[in-house]
Amino acid sequence: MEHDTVTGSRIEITHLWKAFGLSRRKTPAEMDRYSREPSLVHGKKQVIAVRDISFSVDEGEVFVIMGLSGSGKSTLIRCVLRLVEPNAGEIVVNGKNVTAMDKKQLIAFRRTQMAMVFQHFGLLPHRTVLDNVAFGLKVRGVDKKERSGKAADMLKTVGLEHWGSQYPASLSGGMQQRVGLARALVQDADVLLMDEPFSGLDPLIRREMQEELLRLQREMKKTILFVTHDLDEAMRLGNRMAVMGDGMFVQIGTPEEIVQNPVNDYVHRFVKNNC
Ligand SMILES: Nc1ncnc2c1ncn2[C@@H]1O[C@H](COP(=O)(O)OP(=O)(O)OP(=O)(O)O)[C@@H](O)[C@H]1O
Repeated sequence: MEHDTVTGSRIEITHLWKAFGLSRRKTPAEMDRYSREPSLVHGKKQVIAVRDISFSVDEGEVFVIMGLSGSGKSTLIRCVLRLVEPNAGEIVVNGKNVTAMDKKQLIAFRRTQMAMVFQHFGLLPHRTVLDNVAFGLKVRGVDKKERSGKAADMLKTVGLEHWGSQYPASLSGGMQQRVGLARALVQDADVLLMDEPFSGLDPLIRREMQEELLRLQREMKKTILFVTHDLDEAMRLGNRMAVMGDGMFVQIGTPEEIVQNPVNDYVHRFVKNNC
């Protein structure tokens, strides 16, 4: 199960499918046939959120997934951690086949190899900022002194060294987002999954957070899968990006390539409306 990657990619996804309302595991070919069934085509309960997506993200790359609301971005990024179970396809992260892991392996893998930042910070309200940042390390069994030290260092890195003893509610949205970022970074995972982490922040703070992420990325060289519906953000952060529509990747390329040569009307409208 744990084969090595030969490509140097940190994340490799092949023929990934997710249909809500369908719990069974199928082959990609079966999913393809299933997706053509008249009951689905004519819109019944099942929603095919991810349709036959394949791509890889290289070590140290920021790969942005962009698309309109409902195009399947969150479902896709959640599939990588198996927070949503895909119906078909393979996910390989750091050379490990995530799709083949049992529950125990998956829990260990999530704790050590990947970290995720969500739009809603998900901070624990009754724990201090320092404890929030240290929490992931606690779950991994790191002793108290070491985790407090690492959490304090990371708070300094994100500019919140004086806020460790406060509770999340006393911080602004932007500061809470920094805590969320620190909590993900302190875990020292090579792969970072970020689902609209800066939406909901006011534009100036958002810009600041983007700069902060780029700065940290220069130092830490994480492999980042980043979901946004904002072209400006995608252009600023992404080495490459994919535009998603109706569960599929409509176009993959560098942000410049996509803006200069949109492959169809959907991408064209997307790019135009976001400019
Ligand atoms: N738990 C669920 N059960 C059923 N359908 C779902 C579920 N989660 C998402 N969907 C559907 O799957 C499709 C893709 O949703 P998803 O949230 O992945 O899109 P998105 O691009 O992330 O949208 P947004 O930008 O609004 O977050 C949508 O049609 C959505 O209604």
